[in-house]
Order: sequence, then C-alpha cells, then structure tokens
Amino acid sequence: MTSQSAGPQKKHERKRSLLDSDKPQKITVIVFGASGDLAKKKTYPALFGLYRNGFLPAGTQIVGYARTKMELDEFHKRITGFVKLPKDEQEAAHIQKQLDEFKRICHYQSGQYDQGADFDELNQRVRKLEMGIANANRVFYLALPPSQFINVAAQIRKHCYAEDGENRIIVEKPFGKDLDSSRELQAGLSALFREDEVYRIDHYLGKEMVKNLLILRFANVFFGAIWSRQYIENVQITFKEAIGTQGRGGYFDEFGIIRDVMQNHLLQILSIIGMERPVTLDSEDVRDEKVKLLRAIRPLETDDVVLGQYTASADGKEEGYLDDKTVPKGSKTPTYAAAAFWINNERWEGVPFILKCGKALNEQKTEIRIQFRDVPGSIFPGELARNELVVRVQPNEAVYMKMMNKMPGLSFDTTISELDLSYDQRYSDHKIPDAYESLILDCLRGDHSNFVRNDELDAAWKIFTPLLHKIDAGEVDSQDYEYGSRGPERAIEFVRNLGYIRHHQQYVWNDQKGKL
Ligand SMILES: NC(=O)C1=CN([C@@H]2O[C@H](COP(=O)(O)OP(=O)(O)OC[C@H]3O[C@@H](n4cnc5c(N)ncnc54)[C@H](OP(=O)(O)O)[C@@H]3O)[C@@H](O)[C@H]2O)C=CC1
Ligand SMILES: O=C1O[C@H](COP(=O)(O)O)[C@@H](O)[C@H](O)[C@H]1O
Repeated sequence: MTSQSAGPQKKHERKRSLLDSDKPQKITVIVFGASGDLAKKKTYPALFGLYRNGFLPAGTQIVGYARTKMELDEFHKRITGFVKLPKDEQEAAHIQKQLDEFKRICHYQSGQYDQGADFDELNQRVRKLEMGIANANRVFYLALPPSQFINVAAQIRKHCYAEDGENRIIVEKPFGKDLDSSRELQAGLSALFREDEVYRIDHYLGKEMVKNLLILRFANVFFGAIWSRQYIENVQITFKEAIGTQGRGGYFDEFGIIRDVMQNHLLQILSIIGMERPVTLDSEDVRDEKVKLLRAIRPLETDDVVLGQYTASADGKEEGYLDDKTVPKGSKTPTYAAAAFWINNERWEGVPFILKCGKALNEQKTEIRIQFRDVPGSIFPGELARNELVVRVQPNEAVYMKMMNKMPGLSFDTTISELDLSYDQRYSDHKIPDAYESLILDCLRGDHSNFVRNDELDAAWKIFTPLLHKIDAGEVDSQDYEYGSRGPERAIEFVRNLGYIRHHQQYVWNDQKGKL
C-alpha cells in the first residue's frame, strides 16, 4: 500500500501553503545574487523543475537581482545553461519548449545591495508584475554570501516587504562561523522577519534519502525495535568528494571542511538518525526532537577529531590544496575531518556517531552506515560479520542491509550477503527530485520541517565552537593526505579504534545480480 500525502500534517496556524488549489495565489520569487554560481547551478534549475511540473501557480513571476549589469538575453542564457536535457530527442524538444516559456517569467534587474533607491525600484517592478493584486505573496531567495545577508534583509524589509500578502525569506548556509557570529546573524534576521517567515536552507535536508530517514525509522517496526545502544555498535555518516576546491579555495579557506559540511549537512543527518520519535510530523514537533538530541551531544574535544589537508596527487596531475591560487599561502585549513560524537542519553550512551568528510578523496559518496553488535554466543564456526544497515544518499540511492546468509549448496557455510533496495532497479520509473526543488516546494507549502530552526542552529554551534576556536588558533594537529586517497592514515585508525570492524575481505558485491 502506498500512503500519499502532500507533506506533514498541519498544526500551526502560521503554516500556510501558497499552493492551495481552491485559493489561487499570486507569487513573486525574488532571487538576490541572481548572477552567481548557486543561482545558475541550483536555484533557477530548481525553479524550472517546479515550473515544468506544474508546482508554480499560474501567474508566478521570478525576478533576479544582482549588482552585475546584464542584458536579459545573457541572463536567460546563464540561468538555463545548467538545466539538463534528456537524451531522448522528443522529450528534449518538449523540455526546451517549456524552458522557453519559463524564460518569459524570468526577469532581471541590476542594483546595489545597500542602496534603498535600487530596492525601491525593485519594489516598483515587482508591484507591476503583481498587477495590482493586493495580497500577493513574495518569496525572497538570498543566494548571497553571508556578509550580505543582514544588509539585504534590512533593505527588503524596508522597501520590498509585502504588507498584505505573505513574505518568506530563504537564506543559505553558512549561518555564521561560530556560536557568537551565528547569534549575531540570528538577532539581525529576527529583528526584521518573524521566525515563521525564515527558511534556512540546508540542502541535505532536501535530499531524497535524507527525507526517507523519518520513514525508515518510524514507519518500520523492525528498525524501531533495534534502534538503540542495545543493538547498535557504531554509526558512520560519510561525505566524500573526489574533487578539490577547484578555484573556490578563497571561500573554502575561510570556513574549512567542518563549517562547510560537518556542522550542517552531516549533523542534520545525525540528528534525524538519533532523535526520538516526534509527536506528529508537524515541523515544530520534528524540530523539537532534533534540538533535544543536539543538546544531548557533548561539545567536541581535540581528541574527538582527526584533521587533514590534501596534497598533490602522486602523478602530479591534481594539485594540492595549497597549490590552489585562491588559497592563502601556508593555510592550515582542514579539507578533511573525522569526528566522534557522543550522545548523552538513554538510547545512545556509549555509541559513537562518527562523522567523516573530505575533499579530494578516492570517490564521491555520501552514506550512512549503521553497524550492529556482534551476535552474542555464536554457534557458528569462525567469525560472523556484523550486520550493517547502509543508506546511500548519493550517488545511486540505495538502502541495503548486510547480513549473514547460508552459502547456497550442500555445505553449511555462512556468507555475507545483502537485502538490497537499489533505487535504480526498484524505482526505475521515478525521477528523484533535486534537493533544491524539493525545498523550494516545501517553502511554498509553508512547511518548515526540512529547514533549520534558530535554536537548532544554536545547539549545533555549541557542539563545534570550542573545537573550531582551537583549530583556528592552530592548536589542533592535522595530517596531510594525498589527492585521491582515502584520507589521512590516522583517520582509518581512528574509526577502527572507535569500534568499527570492516569485514570487506569476506564480502563480494555483484551489482549485475547473478553470480557471486
Ligand atoms: N544496493 C547497492 O547498490 C549495494 C552496493 N553495494 C556495493 O558493494 C560495495 C561494498 O559495499 P560495503 O561493504 O557496504 O562498503 P565498502 O566496502 O565500500 O565500505 C565499507 C566500509 O569500509 C570502509 N573502507 C573502505 N575501504 C577501506 C579501506 N581500504 N580501509 C579501511 N576502511 C575502508 C568504508 O569507509 P569509507 O566510507 O571511508 O570509504 C566503509 O565505511 C560498495 O561498492 C557498495 O556500494 C553493496 C550492497 C548493495
Ligand atoms: O554545501 C556544500 O555542499 C557541496 C556538496 O553538495 P552535494 O549536494 O553536491 O553533495 C559541497 O561541495 C560544498 O563544498 C558545500 O559548501
């Protein structure tokens, strides 16, 4: 049986969908930083995805705003360049036609981020597009560097805020660099917008497999029953990229891998895996549980982490982090981190949650690996491999359970096998939506479940801030690792010492489905 719903059930008065079909809504989306990388690679392709799948109400208009002066044609080329067309010619032609229609609702205006007069002009433009509809709604998408957040939010509030309709403001990470700067940002933002108007994007919360975690955990009795220290030995959440900073070193160096990926994307995943069952699926109930979990994690100490920075590949084809011209000379910024998180509660005491992330590694993947305890009092000869539940977030979404099985035949030998839910086979007819598409849709629906609440952010920064200050002061050791390797040697040992046992030698995966 498939249970269908438009999203979590409604409870709070403030949660108002702009997509109710019985009450047609007028929406204008205003994208700040429209000339930038994020806008062209993620925001506009996601908006197009929503447009072509009929999720944007008729009459929706999208206005791009940035400092760069640009002709509309050039802007259109820029924002549609990253939309992928399918191989099938007929289908590609159909999407191309939709793309041409989409361009008609995409406008562009250049202006400064600190000039009231430019925002007044923007407001006039938006009003014109709203065609006099009094309660038209506005979604402000800030695809901007954090240094501009408050500046722009203040101008919006003063010059572009819709007095009669709904206002929603979407902000991108990083939300600060530590607890103090995050609080400063929060204070700035909350003086201008109500918390229910703010949507802090962590795009990992929009990924299909991350959204699936709630269902895996709370809609399956067998997972619910074994989800605790009684059966789970350790949890690993891994993010690997096979590319380095690639000219983005200037931005990256200011933050480092912990602030870039671990404090947000990986910690969000951890909180969903670790939290208690929310009372309902209402966004506030879900976020209440995440905050409770985060508050039970003790702040990281130096011994809880292993850091690394990548060097050039052995063949010299790939440059090291310090060879990137945009990286300051002699920078100590970590491009790899592994850290153990300890949750001080009844469910998780003693179970390490190991978060690992790095750039320029041997492969690209994000996965969650839950390793279960040894079978007590085994009656079988030899070592039994531990069960593992693996949720592969990307690429090739999958959920698989590694388990012991009888080797088919006349012997009574055991072998490691898997219960395999590979999405490309099980759901071959389904398109997995892009995370941004899914999150912008949630925002239009008024659903905050997959956005970060301010107290959640506070709790997250409390875990990291003391350690980050030590790293910034150069007080934490870091080990070099080669571009394309598995990361610093020390990290492998670190994971082993935390109790993870790898049974790889005994395991062969055959994705051709057939012979082993
Ligand atoms: N449905 C599907 O698509 C399925 C696919 N498979 C595939 O089978 C293969 C094996 O799967 P699985 O056993 O789950 O995963 P792997 O053997 O790839 O990894 C298991 C764990 O061992 C670590 N590891 C990998 N190499 C080393 C090393 N040299 N030294 C120390 N630790 C290491 C990994 O860490 P790290 O994350 O840091 O690399 C990971 O935590 C994978 O390619 C997997 O994708 C298996 C089952 C189902
Ligand atoms: O937020 C970020 O995420 C990307 C990785 O996102 P993905 O969806 O491609 O996995 C990462 O490359 C970037 O450094 C970081 O800022």
